Amino acid sequence: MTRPKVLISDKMDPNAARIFEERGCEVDVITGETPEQLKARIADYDGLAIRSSTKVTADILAGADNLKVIGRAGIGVDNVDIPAASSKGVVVMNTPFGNSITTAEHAIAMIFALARQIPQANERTQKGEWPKNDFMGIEVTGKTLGLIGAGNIGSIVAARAQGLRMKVIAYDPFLTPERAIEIGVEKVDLDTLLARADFITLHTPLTEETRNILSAENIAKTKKGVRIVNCARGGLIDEAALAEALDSGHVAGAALDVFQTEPAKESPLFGKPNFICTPHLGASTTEAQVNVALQVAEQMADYLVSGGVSNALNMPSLSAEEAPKLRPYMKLAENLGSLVGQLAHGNLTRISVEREGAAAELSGKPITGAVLAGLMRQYSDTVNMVNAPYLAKERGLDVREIRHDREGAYNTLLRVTVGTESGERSVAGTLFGTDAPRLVEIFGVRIEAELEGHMLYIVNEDAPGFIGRIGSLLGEAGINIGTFHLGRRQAGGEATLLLSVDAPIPPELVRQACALQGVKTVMPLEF
Ligand SMILES: NC(=O)C1=CN([C@@H]2O[C@H](COP(=O)(O)OP(=O)(O)OC[C@H]3O[C@@H](n4cnc5c(N)ncnc54)[C@H](O)[C@@H]3O)[C@@H](O)[C@H]2O)C=CC1
Ligand SMILES: O=C(O)CCC(=O)C(=O)O
Repeated sequence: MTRPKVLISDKMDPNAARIFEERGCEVDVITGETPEQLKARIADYDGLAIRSSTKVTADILAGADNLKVIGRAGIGVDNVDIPAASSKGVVVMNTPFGNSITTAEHAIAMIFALARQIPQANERTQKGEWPKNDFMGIEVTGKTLGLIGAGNIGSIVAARAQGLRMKVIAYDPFLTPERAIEIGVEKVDLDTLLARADFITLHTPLTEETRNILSAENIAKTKKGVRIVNCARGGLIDEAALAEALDSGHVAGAALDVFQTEPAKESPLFGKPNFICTPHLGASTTEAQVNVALQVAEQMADYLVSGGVSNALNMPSLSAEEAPKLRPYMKLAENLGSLVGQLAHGNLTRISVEREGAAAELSGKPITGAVLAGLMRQYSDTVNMVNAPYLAKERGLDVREIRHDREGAYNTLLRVTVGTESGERSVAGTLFGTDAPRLVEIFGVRIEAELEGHMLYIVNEDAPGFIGRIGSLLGEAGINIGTFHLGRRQAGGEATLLLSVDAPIPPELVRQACALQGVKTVMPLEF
């Protein structure tokens, strides 16, 4: 088996490369390349491990024909074009917890640095000025800290700030009242936070809702003398408006670890006496970098080697333990999707994927993803279980997942039903033993078959002589029949025939089969 190839394209703790190698991947560490260089190289790799410097754009992804996974050793994935990765079928993962404590500690360090103007005092003291009378600080004890965003990092900041005897209030529309009580913060609306906080610290991702959340208008609503910290993402604050508010003295101090444009080589904030900053160092501790490097390499290797998915942003999680159990179902699901896709005529408007028996115990999302991949493979060669749900959504396909508790005739069963303008059509399959996928029903007719290679589906009048006629037709064309499966609802009605053959059936032969006496449908199939 060829080893998956991984490229580490940003500076990362060496533990990442070690883990990739131990887990059977080939790994190259090539950092500091231009986008053009990365684009020229990326086609060789199955995995790309990054921090924040590498920008994974749609342009780079266009050439990433073997890429299966992008792993971000860190939290924010705003340097990855996730929609482009999804439509290319590339899983994007991050490491949501490995650097949270470190980043929360950086925010706390910024709060202290602002309260006591430590960087400014340090600079002047080292110049030999001994400016003892110029730096009157404030205590943080008893002050109100306003958290904008109370997720992983925000809640750690809250805990540390409570230890410092600060009163913590939080604005986060997704924070439940129960969670607010659990982390000991008062949940407030944004205007209340702006009006009450002595310190404001930001801990949200950058989204359309959070962009410029500290706009000129909102900065004007803050308490006079507020101090502002941003260790989350540049773009959350209007930097020009903040510079004005620092000049006017409305904002007493600001500390930024992140900037709207990075690397920030210039800024309206630079040089202001009440402004301090760090160059996106929030996650830069030995501990955090070891954590995220180990975690990203473990997660990516899991996916590349055994199909386990954790912390993916564009597909559901799947544990490395569950992945091998799911594998035969994925094959079955993909084949059933492909079968209905090839057989159902007309415009598909809806699809349901039902799981029964042992299949009902497994995660539904990957199975549905595999059905959709099989279904849509006719329209696109690059479709897989990652991008199939997105493509289905783009096409307006209504996708349902149904899990049955009932005991059926089979220990385990998947049923795929598609809706077209001419009605519903359904196929079903099971596993023989633990891992042999088998079709068991096709459009209401019981028929057992392995879906593999070149096949021919025929519906004909159930009358004597037909099998001989089709056998002769194929034999005369030099096409060998591998397997032969028959099913019917009742004698004398319609019979369904599913043949596997050793070569593709040419269109002319399909036409000749259609012309045989009693034939209603002939469809060549490929699996
Ligand atoms: N400076 C650095 O080096 C680092 C920065 N970060 C950044 O810190 C930020 C927070 O990270 P985590 O706490 O791990 O994320 P998280 O996802 O655990 O928490 C984010 C919180 O923001 C809240 N939120 C979302 N939209 C909001 C809105 N419109 N208004 C208020 N709250 C909103 C969410 O409900 C969530 O609770 C991310 O942007 C991440 O990229 C993370 C690590 C290092
Ligand atoms: O990798 C880094 O240094 C940046 C970390 C970061 O911003 C994140 O994890 O969101």
